[in-house]
Amino acid sequence: MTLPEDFINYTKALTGNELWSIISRGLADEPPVSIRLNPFKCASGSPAESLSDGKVGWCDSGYYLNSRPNFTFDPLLHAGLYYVQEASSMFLDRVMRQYASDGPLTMLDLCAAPGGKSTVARAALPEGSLLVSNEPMRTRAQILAENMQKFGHEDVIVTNNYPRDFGKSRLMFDVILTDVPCSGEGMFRKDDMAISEWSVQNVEKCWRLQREIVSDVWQCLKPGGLLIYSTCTFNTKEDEENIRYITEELGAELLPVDIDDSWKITGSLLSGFDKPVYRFLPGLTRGEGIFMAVMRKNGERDANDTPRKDKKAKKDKQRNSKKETASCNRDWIKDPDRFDFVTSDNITAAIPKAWRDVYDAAAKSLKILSAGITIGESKGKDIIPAQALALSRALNKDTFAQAELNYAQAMSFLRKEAVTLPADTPRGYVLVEFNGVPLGFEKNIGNRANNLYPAEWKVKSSHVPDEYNEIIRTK
Ligand SMILES: C[S@@+](CC[C@H](N)C(=O)[O-])C[C@H]1O[C@@H](n2cnc3c(N)ncnc32)[C@H](O)[C@@H]1O
Repeated sequence: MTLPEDFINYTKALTGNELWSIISRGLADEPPVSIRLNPFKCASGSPAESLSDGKVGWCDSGYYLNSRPNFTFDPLLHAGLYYVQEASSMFLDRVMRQYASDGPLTMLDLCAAPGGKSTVARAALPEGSLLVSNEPMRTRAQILAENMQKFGHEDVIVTNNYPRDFGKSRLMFDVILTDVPCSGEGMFRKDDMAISEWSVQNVEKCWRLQREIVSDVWQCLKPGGLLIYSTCTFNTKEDEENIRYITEELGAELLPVDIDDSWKITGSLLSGFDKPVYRFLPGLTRGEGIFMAVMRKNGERDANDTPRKDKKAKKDKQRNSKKETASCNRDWIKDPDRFDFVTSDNITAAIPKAWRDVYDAAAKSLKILSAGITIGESKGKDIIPAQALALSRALNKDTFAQAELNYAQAMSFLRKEAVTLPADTPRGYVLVEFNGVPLGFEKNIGNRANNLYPAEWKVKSSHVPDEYNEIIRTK
């Protein structure tokens, strides 16, 4: 790996020779491999023994692996039982369990694709909380929606907007995460593009854009609310100097996070700025290079700032009278009374009643890609169950016929090939599973079955291993 000369000089000047030699050695090493289990689908799971290489210190559901298996060939990855994520990014879990554990809360993850930190956040948020997961770039937003559907938690809205759109939406959040686009120095060993695109001019461009992003969304953070700012870069312009701008110009206080010395997380590199900020350096910390800081916005939290039951009950009544719930099998999900069933363009979604007001406000001014649980699409009298339903933790499995697939069949299903079901499988929609875990739906029409796996999600690899290589154990 050849690092840009300007980057070396700049970083060496910041860190000093000793730390720089650790970082440069770290950047030349193989990156550690890690995964995070989905607590809603795999609470008592663990990595396969042959791969296991210890736990990530700052995240209970994070594990290191001793090598990089071919994740694409594991049906359980596609079913959302775990997420492949570099370990440093899992520090968000630590931050949220310390500062965002009292709920319910509303949270916005503003720059969220492909969804790694959104899935950390969704796992850490108190039950009943809502996560709005946003990405402005259209194609990346689709990938985000896919990953959030695989994660399978119903209290999520995925949007495709720029930060200024949130400013106009008048939505307010208790927690905002800005994992801003950056010059990517911390990803050099994983991503050659980050090296080729790095330049002093790009660092300048990045810190300005990052300030603009935070400023645009600042009005959406409630007084007393939490801003979590992160980058995957080392330089102080995009890190400490932006934090100084946010605290001094926008009005926020930096908060310390409890850390363990053995994790070797370092602090501020900016002289004269001795504040609690957290930097993960390759070669020192076991993960990629990231920077994170946690701030509380000035002002008091409004103690009455919870949804008012009386107002909500009245609205529920009005909505029910509109017969919104018409065309859908409510019993496809568990506890259907918790949800409003909303149909738009023939697609029905179950929206948790608890945050229906936020959904309505968001629908007026934002581009929503998915919200709650997408239940299915009506075609004539038929309702085709959605992939998101198959992967939702709220799926009521017992309302569908089920068929267990072997490994070869499961991979064929994920490649959107025809998979023949056992002769005694009932006709109609069938939930197909691997190791008892839902993968999606087929429509069994007797002599054959139509594979309903989304074409955009299909596994493209032409080669598939003959044997299943277990990456995680589910129990
Ligand atoms: C560091 S990545 C986010 C990674 C993500 N949080 C995760 O953990 O998977 C930054 C994201 O910001 C998005 N982005 C680019 N320009 C943006 C802008 N003007 N406002 C907000 N986000 C932007 C990028 O497309 C990218 O997906």
